[in-house]
Amino acid sequence: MDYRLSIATVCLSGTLEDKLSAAAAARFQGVELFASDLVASPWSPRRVRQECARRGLTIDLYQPFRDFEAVAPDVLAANLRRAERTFDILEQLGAGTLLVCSSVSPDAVDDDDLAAEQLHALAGKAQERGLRIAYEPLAWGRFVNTYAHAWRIVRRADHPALGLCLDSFHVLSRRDDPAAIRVIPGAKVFHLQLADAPRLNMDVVEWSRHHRLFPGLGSFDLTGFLGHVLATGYDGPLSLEVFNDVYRQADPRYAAIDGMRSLLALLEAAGAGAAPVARERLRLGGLPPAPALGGHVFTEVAVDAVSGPVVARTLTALGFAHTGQHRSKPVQLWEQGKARLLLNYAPQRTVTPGTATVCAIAVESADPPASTRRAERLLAPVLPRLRQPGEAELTSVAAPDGTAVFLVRTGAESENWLQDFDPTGDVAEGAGRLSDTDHVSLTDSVDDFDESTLFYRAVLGLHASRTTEIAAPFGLIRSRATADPSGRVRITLSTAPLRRGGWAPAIPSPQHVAFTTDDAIASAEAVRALGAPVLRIPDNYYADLDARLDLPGDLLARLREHSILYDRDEHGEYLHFYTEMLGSRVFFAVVQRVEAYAGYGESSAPVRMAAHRERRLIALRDGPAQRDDKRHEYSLAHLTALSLSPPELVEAAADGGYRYVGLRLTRVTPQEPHYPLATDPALMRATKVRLAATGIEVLDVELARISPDEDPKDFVRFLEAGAELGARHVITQLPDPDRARKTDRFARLCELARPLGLTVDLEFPSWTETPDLREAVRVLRGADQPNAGILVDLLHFARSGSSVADLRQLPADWFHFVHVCDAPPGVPATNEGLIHTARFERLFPGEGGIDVHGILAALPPGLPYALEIPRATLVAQVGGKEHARMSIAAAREHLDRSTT
Ligand SMILES: O=C(O)c1ccc(O)c(O)c1
Ligand SMILES: [Mg+2]
Repeated sequence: MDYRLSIATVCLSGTLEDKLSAAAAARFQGVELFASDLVASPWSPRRVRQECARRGLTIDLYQPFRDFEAVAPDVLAANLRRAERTFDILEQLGAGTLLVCSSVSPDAVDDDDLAAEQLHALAGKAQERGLRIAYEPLAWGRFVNTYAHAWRIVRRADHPALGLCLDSFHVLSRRDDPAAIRVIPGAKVFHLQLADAPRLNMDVVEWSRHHRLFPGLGSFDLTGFLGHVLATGYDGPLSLEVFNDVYRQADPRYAAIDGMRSLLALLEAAGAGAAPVARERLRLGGLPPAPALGGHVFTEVAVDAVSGPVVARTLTALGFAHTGQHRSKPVQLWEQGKARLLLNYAPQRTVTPGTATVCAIAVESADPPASTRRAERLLAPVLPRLRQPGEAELTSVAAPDGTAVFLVRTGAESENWLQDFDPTGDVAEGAGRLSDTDHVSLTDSVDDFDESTLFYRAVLGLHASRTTEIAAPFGLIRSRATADPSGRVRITLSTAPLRRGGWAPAIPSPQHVAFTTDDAIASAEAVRALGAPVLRIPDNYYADLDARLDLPGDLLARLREHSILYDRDEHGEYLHFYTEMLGSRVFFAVVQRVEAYAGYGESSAPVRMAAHRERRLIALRDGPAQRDDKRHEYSLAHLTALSLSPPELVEAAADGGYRYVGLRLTRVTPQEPHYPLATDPALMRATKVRLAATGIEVLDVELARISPDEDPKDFVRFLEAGAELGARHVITQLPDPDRARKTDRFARLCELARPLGLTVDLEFPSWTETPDLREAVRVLRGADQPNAGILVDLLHFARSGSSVADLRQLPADWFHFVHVCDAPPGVPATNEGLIHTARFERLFPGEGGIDVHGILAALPPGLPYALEIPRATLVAQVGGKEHARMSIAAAREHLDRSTT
């Protein structure tokens, strides 16, 4: 006796087969089949019927049939013929109902009697075949565009095979009062379509066909609407019909699950207000109620050897203490009051090296098993828990972005999990006056944003507030806060809708944890004394605050002094301050809520975002190398992943945690891909956009290879392009047997590069006529140019038999960066062999026979390490991007820890 849950094929992406499989996997019982999906399918209607049946799906409706009613006799005859052929299809499909949209045709006339008469005739034909007609008033129907009007016509037509199709979008988009739906007998509603939408002031057809949303994600009152329809006694399918550009290209399996989640959450909400009969049936939807939540228990941050110490230092400066060490895992417990953070040092595949990431949140649930059952019914993956004997049992489910949500039983048992940690002896004395977790703020790409909001709302039973849009310095940010009814668990979700997830340059997708204080000013004073990296807020903000809110002078002065942001609304006040970015992603907030302020200080968010971005760029410029001498700055040399175009290479470098890229602008061998940045303005532009968006910088461009018949002047455009990209160095090679000539040309290249702020760095592949360090030194001495340099490539250095002792003697300012790699031991006997290794078969540092540490130690300290590790077989297996990531992981492992 359940309501049938259905989904229109038009909601989903893919072939009909993809759509049906996705609908079935999300446990829908039926579909509305769109004609376009059938027309494009290689399956006959009979086969479609079988494929649906095989998946446990019924075809509840076939649609749309357009522009039928209120026409002249000749048009009617043609329309009836069209209808008969469509009935043939329904019969073969085994579908019982055809949806007929109210006419938008210029052939139609404004005559309800005629419309009713012709629909009666159509229904008669349908009935002969055992079919039914559901008449749907489109919001933009030419004469019939309200449900009340459609109902008058259906009533007048008075045919048992003619009823209404109600679609929430058409009713609510027009702001028609849905309450009058209650006067329609439920038996005359043949079909119900459910769609939400944001309120947009735009053409209603556009709005309907591109911007509909699954229930609960827009601004319509779907719960109220469904209540009215169910009050009629309607007992047909509850069917999602959501035209949405994002869903239409998303993976249909996830979109279908989102649809199911939204529908179940809607039924749950509607059930609360429904008449007893309907309520009983809605309950049979099988969704266990969401147990009450008790608050945040902990937030877990995945860190590594690079990001961990930075986060730990900051926590200490916020007054946290490292109180516990997990008994079986590399996880630290940090505490202050009830504010708890776990730092997880276990390697996690999904986390970018060097970047701290929120990987789990834990909340109290009155009934964790019931929370998990609910999650399961909502098709959320319940995570397996690896647990040693004697350790606490923690249930968790996975959010769409991979964040694990732990459910800890409220009450006496809520601290059992702490027993898995051995005390370190440190105690948290509350030095920062922080007492609890106020909220956790996560970001998602825009394509996953709805999915995430739905997940937190449906699975945890959180309520979503209105979506707010923030005009952030780098573009629009859309934000949605979710909280449990008691306001103890708060999770905010944000997305950059136009950057498609890339948040702001150099801060691709920030996350933060906000801790509670009862006195933000006292906290700020305390953590300042402890050396916390508090984000500085510019004075202009306080001038504006003064102008807007007329705060008491001493309060304003204290806010300014401590870089505390201030918001207030009719419920109360909000004082909040922030740490700087701890890497590219995570930061912490300290917040004080005065009285019943329930927001998140959205109005001052742009100021905070601008300040974060500014500090982040300064941090990138200063570089981690200066601050921590065990770490090196890495550049991704193009040859490591030459299959990637410059914008892709920049993206790969950013994802891998590089600071720079080296770009190859010239074609060096006839077989390789060529990226003509010097002559292709579109490619130049795309590359610069990615550089700006990621904060990656161009270390060098290559390759000015000057053979006997090349003139340095031919490289002017190349040099200019390098300068336009912000490069600092140009790589040159001199395959020329005439020493005087090549020295002279090298000098001229230096002169051309100098006004552009470029150094020219001579590389010496052992198979060229500048084959070793000694010859390179001769050229540099002969050319005597201030911007000349030598580029040591570990491979060429080793293969040429150059001497580390010689290297140590050379002027430090000749060296600007170094090409780092390794290679199999032994020197190939032929040039072909040498070239083959150099171009295709290098190894990660430490894997081969080169004295990597010895050569690097002979160079001046602090040089960027450009990883040039072409490795054809591996790239073919894993792709350039992953190879770039593996390269820096291997280099860090071998070079960052063992040198100095
Ligand atoms: O956009 C349309 O034409 C269209 C078609 C069929 C529907 O059910 C609907 O709501 C809209
Ligand atoms: Mg519709």
